[in-house]
Amino acid sequence: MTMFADTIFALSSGRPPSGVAVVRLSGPGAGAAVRALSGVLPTPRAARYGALRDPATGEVLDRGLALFFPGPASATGEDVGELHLHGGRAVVAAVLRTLGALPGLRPAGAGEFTRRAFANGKMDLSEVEGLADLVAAETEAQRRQALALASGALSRRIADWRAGLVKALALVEASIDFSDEGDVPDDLVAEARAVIVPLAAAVEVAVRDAGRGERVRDGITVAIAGPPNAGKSTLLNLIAGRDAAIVSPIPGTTRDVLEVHLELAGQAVLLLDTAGLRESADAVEQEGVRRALARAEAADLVLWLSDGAETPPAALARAIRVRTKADLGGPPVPPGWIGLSAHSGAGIEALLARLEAEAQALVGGEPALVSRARQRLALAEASGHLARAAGDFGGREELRAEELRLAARALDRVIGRVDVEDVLDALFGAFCIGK
Ligand SMILES: Nc1nc2c(ncn2[C@@H]2O[C@H](COP(=O)(O)OP(=O)(O)OP(=O)(O)O)[C@@H](O)[C@H]2O)c(=O)[nH]1
Ligand SMILES: [K+]
Ligand SMILES: [Mg+2]
Repeated sequence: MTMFADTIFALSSGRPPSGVAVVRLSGPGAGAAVRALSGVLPTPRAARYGALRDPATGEVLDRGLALFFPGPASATGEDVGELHLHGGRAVVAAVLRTLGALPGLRPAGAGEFTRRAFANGKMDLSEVEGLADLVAAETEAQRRQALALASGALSRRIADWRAGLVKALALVEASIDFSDEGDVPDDLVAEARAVIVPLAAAVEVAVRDAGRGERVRDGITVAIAGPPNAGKSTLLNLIAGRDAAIVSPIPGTTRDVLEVHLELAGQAVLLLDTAGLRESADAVEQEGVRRALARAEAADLVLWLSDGAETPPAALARAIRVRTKADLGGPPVPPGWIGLSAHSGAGIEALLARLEAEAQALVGGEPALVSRARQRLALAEASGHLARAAGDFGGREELRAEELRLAARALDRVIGRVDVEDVLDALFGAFCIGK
């Protein structure tokens, strides 16, 4: 348990004015501060309603709820206090000013409550990352995934894997000890490998599934591509429900890549409008075409639009093909293409249904264990050591033991037991004040 000498406080609810404002305190002086304002220390974990006063003047600042959570059974592990106020700007300002005047109290920095919870072993690094994602979650899929991470889904799995590793390591070390005595320790090694092989497979599955988790967290990228004047910008505006992109009958209207954030079937989506693909003598348009191709190739999904039957270049062969301007008649929609009129709206439901199905195939199902590059890289390292640890060392079992130790260290890094200092500052700095 890390003891911090100072007591921090902050407005933990949103920006005033709001219906209710919650001010949190954490540290050794939290109880005394709550008592100073509310007159008595509330019974632990029970809300007490009453006047909240400035102890210096006796003036009533507000009437509200006071709570006290004694450490270590609190959110941060320290003594924690909460004041639930009327969410007016002046009310909140008066209470914060009063708290700041008490000895040993100071305003909290960004993420400082969470940092104390982490320091006191209330949360591990992956749970802190889950909490950061939960606060930032905008879609249903992001909320589910972040809640699983914040609730320790990855931490528990790591603990299981680590237990298996420790068991395998004990077997390998025993085999090394026995071999010193001249015995052939084949069954011990076989027993260790029987633990290592399925463990290596399980970690590898989680690493492979990480792309799905990262897509849920960051959003799926969907690029609209096609020849000039196919109606790409018109479709982007239709899906976005606003005039985000310039539409005109002039081919080559769109030059830069335009990005629109939206939610599709509970998933975060970044929809890209791109320049029409064609040979051009205009240097600016050439650059637009280059960017269009690059972004479309890197996208998770591509919508290929054409008002004729132009087919996508080989690099975009996987695209969903859309025949636009169906209201103008023209030849029949080619097999496998979706017919669309952005003007009448015909075909848009089929197009969205197809997009949702493809998005679901990319990111759907139970929340992925891993949703950040940092977690994936540490896990991939563990996976590499485990794969090697499953191999044949020609009797040099100390090499197997070393791979197992390195795998354990990489697993520890996922949950922040080792080598965390560099990630901590960036992570806590991204939290809001009061969290
Ligand atoms: N009749 C009809 N016209 C359409 C439809 N969709 C787009 N258009 C028209 O087609 C022209 C080109 O539309 P844009 O959305 O600018 O096409 P674009 O693919 O973005 O074009 P560039 O950015 O120049 O590559 C505009 O005049 C649109 O009004 C449609 O469904 N039906
Ligand atoms: K155009
Ligand atoms: Mg356009």
